[in-house]
Amino acid sequence: MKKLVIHGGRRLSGEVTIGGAKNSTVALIPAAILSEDPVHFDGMPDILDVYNLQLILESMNVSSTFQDGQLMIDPTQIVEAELPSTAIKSLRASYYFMGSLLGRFGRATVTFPGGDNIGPRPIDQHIKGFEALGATVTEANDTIHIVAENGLKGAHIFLDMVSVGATMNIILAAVHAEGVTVIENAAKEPEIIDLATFLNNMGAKIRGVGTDTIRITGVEHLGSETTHTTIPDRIEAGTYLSLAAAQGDGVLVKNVIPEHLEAFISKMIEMGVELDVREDSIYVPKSDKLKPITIKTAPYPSFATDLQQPITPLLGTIPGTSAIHETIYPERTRHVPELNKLGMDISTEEEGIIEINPSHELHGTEVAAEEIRAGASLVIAGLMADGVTEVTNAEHVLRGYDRLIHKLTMLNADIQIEDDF
Ligand SMILES: CC(=O)N[C@H]1[C@@H](OP(=O)(O)OP(=O)(O)OC[C@H]2O[C@@H](n3ccc(=O)[nH]c3=O)[C@H](O)[C@@H]2O)O[C@H](CO)[C@@H](O)[C@@H]1O
Ligand SMILES: C=C(OP(=O)(O)O)C(=O)O
Repeated sequence: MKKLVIHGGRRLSGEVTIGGAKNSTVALIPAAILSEDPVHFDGMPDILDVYNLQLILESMNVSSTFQDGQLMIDPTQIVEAELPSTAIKSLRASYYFMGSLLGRFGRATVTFPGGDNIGPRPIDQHIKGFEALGATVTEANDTIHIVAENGLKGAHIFLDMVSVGATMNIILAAVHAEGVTVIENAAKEPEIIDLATFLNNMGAKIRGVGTDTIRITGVEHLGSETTHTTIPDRIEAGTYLSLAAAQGDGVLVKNVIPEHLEAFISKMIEMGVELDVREDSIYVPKSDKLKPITIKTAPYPSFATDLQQPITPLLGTIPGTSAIHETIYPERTRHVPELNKLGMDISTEEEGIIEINPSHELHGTEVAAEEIRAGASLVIAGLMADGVTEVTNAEHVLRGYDRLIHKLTMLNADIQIEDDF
């Protein structure tokens, strides 16, 4: 295991460039096995999730190389194989191999995915989608078997709740299904548009992404020699915007699509951060005299659940009580006791309601990153705190934050990574 060691209290300034979106990347890599040609990606983030997905590809005889954001995947020699359960368990999004293997071979056997503990994360809507397409799904020994004996047939699927994963998984399975599949109440996240753009450029017929009705007309072949550039990570961007407002003396966050962050940006402006939103970057000046706000997380385009923890240390600098209503994962509060150890004053008396009171002084201590965004909030609080903060379980953070140490160091932070025995 690794830990992050932060000597906090330094003011941050300069520029940071956002990497490719983790939540696109982790769908694009499984999607690559649907191609009949080698696939090239650009702007891929250097995160642990990518390396674990490469291990899963390798087990299927799919070779890949990854350097400087360029990822090449060659699925031309793919074979059906048992997938490595340690890698599958290391991230949530390994469940996209259910959809892509089903699309490619008409069957898939995948261990239940792992990933961060942020409360219950059922996949009933994914399964409902596969079944609607004509597959039989059975579960045994922590493994899901999905078989479409008579091939996949287009279907009309109404999702009971808006799910990013189910929307993407159904798209992956349906691109080769016979006929038309319609997904109603689909998720509208930008990462879904990114996945559909990649697949459409290979010959898929996916229409309506970004709205709540997606229509997929099955095609027989997918493949292309063009390079797909991943969209910037809006959650990483929001994390640096929060950090800059809390501890910065002027930070320019580059490679951002501001339209993907509208709910987040409007909340920052509402609290009084004088953001300068440019075409593909956002400047955050030194911020003071901020006002408390209330936030409600909900599916895109509303405020993202993945940004509620990163914004929390900033809310603690404001005189007055701010509140977050976490509607997607009401139990996603594992950062709260750890932030309180650093001196924050946060309460969660009612499930799903997080109240942040002003914290007077933060002091470094040892805290544990229980999940990726909890870890991000601890890194931000550690950079604000006096003294030394050690964030253990750093893998949770590194699985989704591109070149974290380098980027923070360039902003004048004092942060190292060490082995934690
Ligand atoms: C790899 C990836 O993209 N991860 C993101 C994705 O996760 P993920 O795709 O797993 O999250 P979903 O959008 O599916 O989940 C949304 C809500 O629906 C519920 N649900 C979902 C599927 C299902 O079959 N049954 C069910 O009840 C979930 O418990 C949750 O309450 O969206 C989440 C919500 O924006 C983000 O926090 C994650 O960062
Ligand atoms: C919960 C998250 O990711 P995952 O779905 O990969 O666990 C996240 O990115 O905040």
